[in-house]
Amino acid sequence: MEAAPKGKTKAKQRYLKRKKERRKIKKSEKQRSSVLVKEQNDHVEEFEESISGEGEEEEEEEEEEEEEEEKIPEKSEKRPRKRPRKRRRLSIEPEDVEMNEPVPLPERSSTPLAALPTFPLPALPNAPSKAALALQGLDKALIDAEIIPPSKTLPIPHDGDGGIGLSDKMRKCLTDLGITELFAVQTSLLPFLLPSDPVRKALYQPYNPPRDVCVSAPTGSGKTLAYAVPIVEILSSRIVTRLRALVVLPTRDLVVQVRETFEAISKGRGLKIGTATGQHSFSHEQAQLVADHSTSLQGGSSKVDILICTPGRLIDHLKETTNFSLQHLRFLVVDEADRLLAQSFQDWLVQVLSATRPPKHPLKHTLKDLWRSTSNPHPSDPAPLTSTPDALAPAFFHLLPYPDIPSFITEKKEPSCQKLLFSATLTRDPGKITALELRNPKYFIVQKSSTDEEGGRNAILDVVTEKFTMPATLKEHMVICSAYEKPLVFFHLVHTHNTLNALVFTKSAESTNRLVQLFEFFQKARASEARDQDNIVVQAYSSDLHITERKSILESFKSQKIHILVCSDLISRGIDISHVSHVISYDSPVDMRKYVHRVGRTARAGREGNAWTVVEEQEARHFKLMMKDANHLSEVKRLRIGEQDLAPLIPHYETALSNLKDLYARS
Ligand SMILES: Nc1ncnc2c1ncn2[C@@H]1O[C@H](COP(=O)(O)OP(=O)(O)OP(=O)(O)O)[C@@H](O)[C@H]1O
Repeated sequence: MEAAPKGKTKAKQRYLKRKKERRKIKKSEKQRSSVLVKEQNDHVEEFEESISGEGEEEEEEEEEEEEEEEKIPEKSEKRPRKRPRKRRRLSIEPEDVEMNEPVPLPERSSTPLAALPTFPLPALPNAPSKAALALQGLDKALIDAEIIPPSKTLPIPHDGDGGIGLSDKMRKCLTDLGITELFAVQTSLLPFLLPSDPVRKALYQPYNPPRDVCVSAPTGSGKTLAYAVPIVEILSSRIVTRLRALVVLPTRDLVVQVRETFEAISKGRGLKIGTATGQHSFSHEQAQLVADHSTSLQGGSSKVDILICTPGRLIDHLKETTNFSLQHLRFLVVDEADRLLAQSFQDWLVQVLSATRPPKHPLKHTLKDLWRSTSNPHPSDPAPLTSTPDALAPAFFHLLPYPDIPSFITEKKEPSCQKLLFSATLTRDPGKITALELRNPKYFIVQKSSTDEEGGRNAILDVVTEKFTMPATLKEHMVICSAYEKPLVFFHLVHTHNTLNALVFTKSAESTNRLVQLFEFFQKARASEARDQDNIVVQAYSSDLHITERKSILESFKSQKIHILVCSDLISRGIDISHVSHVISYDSPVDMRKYVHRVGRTARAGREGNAWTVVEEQEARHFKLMMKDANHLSEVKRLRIGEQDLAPLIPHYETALSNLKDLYARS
């Protein structure tokens, strides 16, 4: 044992030893922290040292005190009691500084010591933006939408798929059609629908079915190819013909047009394309669609791989055509989705969706049933084994007449049908979207907006609030005039602005015929005086005409034998005639959706186009308000046509008007 230093008790020694250790630890900690905050703490350290120096002195003094205190009991009581010295305050107060040697006060560092915890001052969080607030409560899928800028294009590579998933055959087909680059909507849709993983391209995906898709993209932006190309690419791997793609469209004219697109891009693929519109007799269509009508087949029978149809005729076939089955569908396309979803015709959507799903409670078979049905069949027995099990889609396997023993057959499988919805004016009605029973839907929105998060939110908000995007190459004007001046304004626009290749929209088939007749009388009256005759051909196009007549009129308009086509909203949607340079809304559209689709017949695929809307004075307020609500009023410039411009046309107009009256009086 170490000898105790003279004059100190053991307790005192222990105390001093611990004190030394504490000092050592303190010093080493100080050194460590001083490396980190050396610069900041220069002054502070000085200060601390000065303090700690004093502290040491103090400690020594304290030690002496303690020593003395310990000695007290040993010494005589007579000795006068020393007054304990006052403890020095550790904190420095102004008097201390004055009284003692001047100690420089440490400069306050603006940054807090690193070693000390910092507590942020309470602050109000930033208020969420208007767009963020408006998106609250919206469908998550819509909020997660992919926003595609309209200017985004992608060249189609000469070799390889270039990450787009296009086969050599498809690339050749597109090049032959003059398509060298993909438009914005196609740049995102194609890689999504044609993933590089072959499993994701399979015709059946019963355990991991594909996600459904909703697309909102402006008119003329190439939505048809955005779905037609992936359908053709994926179905080309099929061996047996089954109905695997169903495209539903609102009008017969669109069915004809979309069929042409499919035929153009599926050359050499062996895919069979059919249509059902009611243009031909029902039995004729049945013969075109189904191969075997005689026996009822569990998996159906189909002569076509792709069927393009209107909803009415589709329902007729679902109800009445034997072996017409939708169980093998890989794609269900609803083009012009908002218009079709607004049609409740025979509950077409409910019926179509239910035809793609297997029945929930199939007939269960037991081994006993099976034995009986094969050895001694009874009419009430489940279908015998000899029916055509090979034709069933995987999701329908549990309908097979096998015993109900857990196996691959009875395992739950999903239908592989992928729903694809398209429109330039996609519906915001959540009820209608819910009715589609979408599976983990992915939204694609082609919209002009900034690429940051706020821009994306605004783009989604525009879809929700029906602020539709127009083609960038479209110029829009409105002409406000009296009801009497309307035909004059129309004649003026045609003659003064050299308006050929124009589509003119009226409110009804009757207005269409009337305007065409008036224009013809006007032209006759004018021709009788004018030396240079402008041979402008105007034609009415309405639902009154037979489909074959309509088809031939459209052909003549496409080949520019007809210069002006006057129609109702029958062809305001979807119709693609590339050379239409002007759209005149002779009767102003009643809602924004109609306006978007009408004006969208021009300025397609990046071409220039003009849209003029003739607005009667009493309708002007409504029209402007409609534009304002859609955030679009500033885009529609006012075109002023003065009385002096119309005056020369009045005599011929009066003649035409009286001729028209006579005609109506006679009929
Ligand atoms: N990548 C492309 N390159 C060149 N032209 C294209 C391309 N994609 C599509 N087109 C052409 O653009 C035109 C418009 O395409 P489409 O009819 O598919 O437009 P849309 O978006 O469906 O319009 P709407 O909403 O009016 O129906 C068509 O003539 C089509 O052939």
